[in-house]
Amino acid sequence: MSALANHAFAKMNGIGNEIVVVDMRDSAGGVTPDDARAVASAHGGVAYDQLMVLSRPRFDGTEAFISIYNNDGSEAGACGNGMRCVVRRIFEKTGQTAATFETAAGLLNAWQGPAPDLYTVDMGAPKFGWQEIPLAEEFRDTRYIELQIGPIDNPILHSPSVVSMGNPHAIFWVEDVNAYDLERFGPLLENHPIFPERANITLAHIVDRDHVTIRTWERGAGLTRACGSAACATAVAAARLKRTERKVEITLPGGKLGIEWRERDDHVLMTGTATFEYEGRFDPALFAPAA
Ligand SMILES: N[C@@H](CCC[C@H](N)C(=O)O)C(=O)O
Repeated sequence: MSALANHAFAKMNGIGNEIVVVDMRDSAGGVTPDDARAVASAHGGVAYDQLMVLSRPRFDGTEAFISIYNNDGSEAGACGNGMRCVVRRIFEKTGQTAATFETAAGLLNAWQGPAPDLYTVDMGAPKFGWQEIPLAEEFRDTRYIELQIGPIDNPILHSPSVVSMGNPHAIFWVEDVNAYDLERFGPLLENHPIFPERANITLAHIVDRDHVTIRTWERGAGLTRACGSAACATAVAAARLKRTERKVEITLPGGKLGIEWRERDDHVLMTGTATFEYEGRFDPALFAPAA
């Protein structure tokens, strides 16, 4: 039987990014990709974009090791909105205002502020090398890569910027983020052979030097109301192209995030709210083997 059977969870969201937080620091056993898919089941499950599973910390000074599952059962190295949800949950229980966590992408710091209802996550430094993102072939300049969909002489979307924020992102620069059928193009681009580990696909419109609007198709989760790491990736990619400042406000379908690509250490700071919805326990029937 799965370690998640009857286990407590919290349903939260990070400006509309659907998040389930499970604290397994006192539990034996772990979570498998099958468990993660079962939780997302339409029959008695909890609809989510990411499942954040907290396990016992592996290093002194860290609060937990966090595994991040997409609803298709795949694992992600980073989830900005999910981290704010975890942070809020822990801080409300312990009274802490700052903490360090470990994910597959490394250590990250988070704190409450700059206002009481806001949480800031240090998402680390972006990576731009084609092997780091990763891409399937060499591109010396990842500010724009050769990739397009639609007719060769009149592409619908083309020349994205690519960046890793602990997970792979492609950002297509457009005039109107709502003018494209992202549910149709998202899966094609997510699974394009140029992305050996698939990619999160974002449409971004630069409003001015301080404001950008985005919509994202998430790798392993689909269309979302918000993707924090995509907001970070977009801010970095826009600043790299010298089209925005290093500190911008990103508008997503679910709300706004403040992103700062800090000069002194190259780290990207993401600030936004986190919303608690309800608590529950997973129905053991979700994890029963198929008859
Ligand atoms: N919603 C997240 C990103 C989730 C991970 C992504 N789907 C992946 O597999 O890379 C965020 O807020 O950053």
